[in-house]
Amino acid sequence: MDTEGFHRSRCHRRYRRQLVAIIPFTCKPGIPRELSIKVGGKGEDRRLRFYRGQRSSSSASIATVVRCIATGERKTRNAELVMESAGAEMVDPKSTVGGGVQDIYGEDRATEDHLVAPWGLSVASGYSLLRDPHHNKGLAFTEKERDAHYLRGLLPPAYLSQELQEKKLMHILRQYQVPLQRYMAMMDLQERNEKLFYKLLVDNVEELLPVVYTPTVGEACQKYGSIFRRPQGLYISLKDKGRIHEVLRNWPSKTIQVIVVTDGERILGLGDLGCQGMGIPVGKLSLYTALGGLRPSACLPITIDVGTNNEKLLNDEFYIGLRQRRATGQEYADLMEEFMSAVKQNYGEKVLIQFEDFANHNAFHLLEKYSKSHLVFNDDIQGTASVVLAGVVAALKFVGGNLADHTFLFLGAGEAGTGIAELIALEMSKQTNISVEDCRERIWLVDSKGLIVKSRNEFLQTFKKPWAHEHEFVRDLSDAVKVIKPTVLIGSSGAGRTFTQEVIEAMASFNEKPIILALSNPTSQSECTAEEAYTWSKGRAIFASGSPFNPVEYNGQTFIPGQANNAYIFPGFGLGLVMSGAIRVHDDMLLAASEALASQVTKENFEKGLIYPPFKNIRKISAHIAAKVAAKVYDLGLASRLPRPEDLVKYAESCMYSPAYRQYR
Ligand SMILES: NC(=O)C1=CN([C@@H]2O[C@H](COP(=O)(O)OP(=O)(O)OC[C@H]3O[C@@H](n4cnc5c(N)ncnc54)[C@H](OP(=O)(O)O)[C@@H]3O)[C@@H](O)[C@H]2O)C=CC1
Ligand SMILES: CC(=O)C(=O)O
Ligand SMILES: [Mg+2]
Repeated sequence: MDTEGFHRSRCHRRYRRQLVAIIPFTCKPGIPRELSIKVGGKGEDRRLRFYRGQRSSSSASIATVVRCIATGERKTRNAELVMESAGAEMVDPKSTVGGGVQDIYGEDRATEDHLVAPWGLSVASGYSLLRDPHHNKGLAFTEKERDAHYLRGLLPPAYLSQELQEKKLMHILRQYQVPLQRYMAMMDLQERNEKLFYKLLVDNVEELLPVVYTPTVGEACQKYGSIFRRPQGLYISLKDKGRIHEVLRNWPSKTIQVIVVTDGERILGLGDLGCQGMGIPVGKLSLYTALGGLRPSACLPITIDVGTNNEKLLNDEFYIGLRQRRATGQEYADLMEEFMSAVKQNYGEKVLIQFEDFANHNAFHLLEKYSKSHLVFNDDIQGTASVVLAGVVAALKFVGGNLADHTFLFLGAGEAGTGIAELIALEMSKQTNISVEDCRERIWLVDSKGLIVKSRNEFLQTFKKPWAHEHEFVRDLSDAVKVIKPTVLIGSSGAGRTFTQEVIEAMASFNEKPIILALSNPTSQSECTAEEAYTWSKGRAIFASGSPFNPVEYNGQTFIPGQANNAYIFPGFGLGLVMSGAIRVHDDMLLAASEALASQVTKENFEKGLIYPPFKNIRKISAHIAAKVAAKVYDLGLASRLPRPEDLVKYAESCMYSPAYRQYR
């Protein structure tokens, strides 16, 4: 094929794409790599300059260069190629150095202290396609695709549809007895074949949610250093101060819609896991795609590493993060400020930044500060509030009474506890026209020191002060339960087994149907188990927990415990923001999401003991949540995507990513 023919061919288009992908690895930022090419017999010398992450204007010539590099040719009928720049020379294709394998990277001939360029020159021969997780289909490539994409011989002859691949993988996963093995198998799949990973997750959501999310993700984060294989997500550490913008540019996808970011200081109820908290943004974003339908390439998991105060990790030889104690004060604030500005600069106003598992001494402040300038959402404060309010409202539909007729007691007065309390007070105020301040009087919180009361005011953190009521101080939860007599008891302490038999029996002694929510994650930190809640309340508790529990048999009746987890809310909530082009988050959007979720709970669900709809319908639920949230965004004048679609549910569904394989040309 001559050069012209090559330019017109499909191969040219593929080679060109491939080179654009290669450039980021081969050029230093701002430093061009030059390739000279002599085209045709006229000896016309054309120099191509490639900058990091940029396309050359002369794509036609790129195609020729790439073909030559790929085939090892220095000369073709129409082109003579000269590569300039250290570490990127052409090699003799007949060279036997490096075990007889052609070493176009120059690595095999370099001594150990000789710097080599990390070339990744594998022109779309088909081999790279099989190793590209976004496009790989494994044995589901058709005969036609195998021909068109140079896959002949690289795959065994059999064809396996995506459905059959799914069946096979589910069978393998079910054979692993250890949850962490399932987690690792799922992460490997995500790295190998993204569409199949999401197909499994979407079709088997109830079975696989506990694998990629709580509780197993908690164990994965604790052992992240040991199980670490290929990096996922983007790591930004104190070492990157002054160049976070540049670090963000290293991420391959440029069209980001949602970022989930953590600094690893409060990973579930497991405390400070430093850089190993990365499992959380990775897991949350996989739910954004599977449950909310956001494209995987639009999702960016980030861990900000400012050190860790976890001694065990600091002394762990496999720890993957900075080996220093946490930066605080101005140093921390400066890094976060640089990060937030760089995100806006790189991805614009409308990228959603979800703060996840920050410790409360940073979380409230970051949310307050950046909600004025960015599209930010704190899942632990706001998402949890929305999901718990939905569960309570759904329960009250069947138990009776309005929010204002009930008394709430929380164990745990941090992000989750005060976030939920505030949203309940807001909704109660809207329902009754009573001021939010007065509504707060019906809500009580206990922290690690005891009941939050006025006499403690001087020493309380700011976010606890609104909950300091006039009352005598009570030290223990069980005593607080006995004097406050709550109808709803909510655990948000991160402290496992704190809802003792005495506490639950007390709840059951003055409530026909005590509502008991043990929100803390993972399972080891749950305030009580489902079995304890049902048994100690003699089958009368309405129970839900943050991490899943199996159904419980009590007195010949089967109770199915629901999962009160923000995973019900954030994927649909995020989709609603993205599809309307929201520029700010508003509390009314959280209320809208909550209402949408509560409206999905049926009498049939409730009769089984559920105050949330089953997760297996989550995509439909998310579409409803997204539609309600987007409607609120439009109503509040905070939408930038106009005109407003007529049917928002349909529109939300049409925006959702499908994990089905595509046919390739
Ligand atoms: N199900 C879900 O969707 C969600 C669940 N969670 C879970 O909730 C838990 C708490 O998260 P978050 O609010 O962000 O954490 P925070 O650290 O912000 O708050 C924890 C609160 O619990 C209190 N506390 C800790 N130990 C005890 C104890 N033994 N007795 C009484 N109170 C105690 C703390 O008291 P003090 O202030 O005195 O230190 C603090 O008020 C975590 O396990 C997390 O996994 C969080 C978000 C969503
Ligand atoms: C679910 C969640 O966000 C948490 O436990 O932190
Ligand atoms: Mg969280």
